[in-house]
Amino acid sequence: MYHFIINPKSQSGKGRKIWELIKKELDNRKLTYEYTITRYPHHASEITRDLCNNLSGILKLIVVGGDGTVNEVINGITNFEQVILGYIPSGSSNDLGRSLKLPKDPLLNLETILKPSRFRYIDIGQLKTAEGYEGKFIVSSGIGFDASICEETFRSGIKKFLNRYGLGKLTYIIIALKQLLTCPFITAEISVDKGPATKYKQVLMITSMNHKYEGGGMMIAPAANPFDGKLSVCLVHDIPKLKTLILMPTILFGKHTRFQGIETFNCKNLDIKLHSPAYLHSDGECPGAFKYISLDCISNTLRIMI
Ligand SMILES: Nc1ncnc2c1ncn2[C@@H]1O[C@H](COP(=O)(O)OP(=O)(O)OP(=O)(O)O)[C@@H](O)[C@H]1O
Repeated sequence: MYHFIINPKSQSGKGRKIWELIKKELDNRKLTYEYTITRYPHHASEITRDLCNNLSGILKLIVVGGDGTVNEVINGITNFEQVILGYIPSGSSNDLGRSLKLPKDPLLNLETILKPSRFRYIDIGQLKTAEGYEGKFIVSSGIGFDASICEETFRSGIKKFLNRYGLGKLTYIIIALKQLLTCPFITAEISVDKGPATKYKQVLMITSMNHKYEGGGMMIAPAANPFDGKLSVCLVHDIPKLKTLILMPTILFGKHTRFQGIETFNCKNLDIKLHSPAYLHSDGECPGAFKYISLDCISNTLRIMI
């Protein structure tokens, strides 16, 4: 049995249109399925939790939404060994779909889900803060600059407005430029894989990537691999903001990593102590500002149909 979870509001209503297309196809083929349409933020987590708590066999869960909806779903899964995930991207960023090289055509994607060539286990990230926030992420979790962009995007409502005109990606560019000017540098002590902490005084961002892309196609971590049991960290520090602005286009192609002040490394665990709270994002959703953050890669956790 397939259960579809649909976020009708993803990409300002595109989710609903894609679902109508898929539903028609499922009905034409006389396939048996169930579905739930989300009605409010975090509803996808509640739906998933309810489904998991009433399971007798394997649940084939198909998400129609953006990265934020997948994030809610993985945070609702209580028994990973009984769930197989399918994903039909309908969001504005679609970084997960891009990284997994999923077909852009939803019907083609549905075809793969109905007849998957394989099931693969992928890694997911786990984050905990000393302030009490806990969550899982599938694409990335960042602290500082990228999280401030997410926070402002969510608060301003500009994404919703621009999505209406098919200009969702422009949102990130406009807000990124503003945040680059206004977002403060952070002082951070970072310990990798439980090793000794290193202090950095002028940190712009610390981003832990499970997949290569975030922010709608920015190749933050060209070396990220969701099957290797590791997070790929991009640490940007001690770079003048003007230089960062000049370097920004190189992120599109993952060429930023060759410049001084941009460190990338892979690890299983990252412990971060900040001298003042900074915004954190988890798959583009911003739960708040924190000072003590711990990130882990949980390897081979989620079975997906690709
Ligand atoms: N019925 C609903 N009404 C309003 N908001 C909803 C509803 N269902 C889900 N949401 C919220 O919509 C937000 C955005 O969803 P999602 O991330 O899937 O789409 P997106 O932002 O267009 O895509 P992406 O994350 O790929 O940029 C999520 O924070 C989710 O909580």
